[in-house]
Amino acid sequence: MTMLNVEGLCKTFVLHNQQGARLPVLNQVSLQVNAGECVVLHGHSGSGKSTLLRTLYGNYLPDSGSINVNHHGEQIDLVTASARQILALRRDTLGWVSQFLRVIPRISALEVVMQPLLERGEARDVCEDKARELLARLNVPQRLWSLAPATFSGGEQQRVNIARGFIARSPVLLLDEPTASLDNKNCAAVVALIEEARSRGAAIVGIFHDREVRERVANRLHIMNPLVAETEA
Ligand SMILES: Nc1ncnc2c1ncn2[C@@H]1O[C@H](COP(=O)(O)OP(=O)(O)OP(=O)(O)O)[C@@H](O)[C@H]1O
Repeated sequence: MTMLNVEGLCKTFVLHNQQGARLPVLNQVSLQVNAGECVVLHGHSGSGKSTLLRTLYGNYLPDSGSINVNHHGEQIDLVTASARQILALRRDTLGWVSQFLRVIPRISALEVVMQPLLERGEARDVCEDKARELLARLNVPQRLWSLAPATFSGGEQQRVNIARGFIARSPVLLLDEPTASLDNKNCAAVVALIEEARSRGAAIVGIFHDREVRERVANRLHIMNPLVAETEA
């Protein structure tokens, strides 16, 4: 079953504060991801991997093209969707793990992790149990769970972020380098979460710079177009 169907996506950044310089980044990107499949975006630095991933989450509006997401069996085009539809998509269908945790003062790690599941209306004790299980699997020390992650180390914050991204078991998962800068043990824990998500039928798109991780999780690579960025006034 196709969960994500991207067709003819184009995106040019226009730098208004730099004489309107134009930076074409995505040129006619098409991509299909089925349930249970992990597609890894592959290309040199600056080839537009993060831009594509952010566009697939609706953070950037493309200049043209469509991004159809299977949302409860209905196709919704993220490019033309209303704000309300985008929020519903993100709540129920589209999960996202960014590289960095957005830290909110005074909100504990446990709360941060539980949030996506609470938003779906799950009972609080169920959410809390799942959050505890994930934090333990990701080796976040228990003494930190009730503290706000602002003072956590980079790796600890990253693992809180990963737990938050996986707790809702989203049907479509977008992963922006979730294993970057993790040690071997934690990297293996994240790879195991990705493999489990794939087996339960999640459609995954990710960026993984580590070759070993990439080879382990990828069903196939999506090679970014070697688009030579032209800057013109
Ligand atoms: N918000 C933005 N505004 C303007 N230009 C941007 C923006 N985001 C990215 N770019 C430009 O788009 C190009 C692609 O960047 P992107 O971060 O998508 O590449 P990448 O393939 O993810 O690179 P890396 O592997 O180094 O993380 C770069 O030339 C970058 O300067």
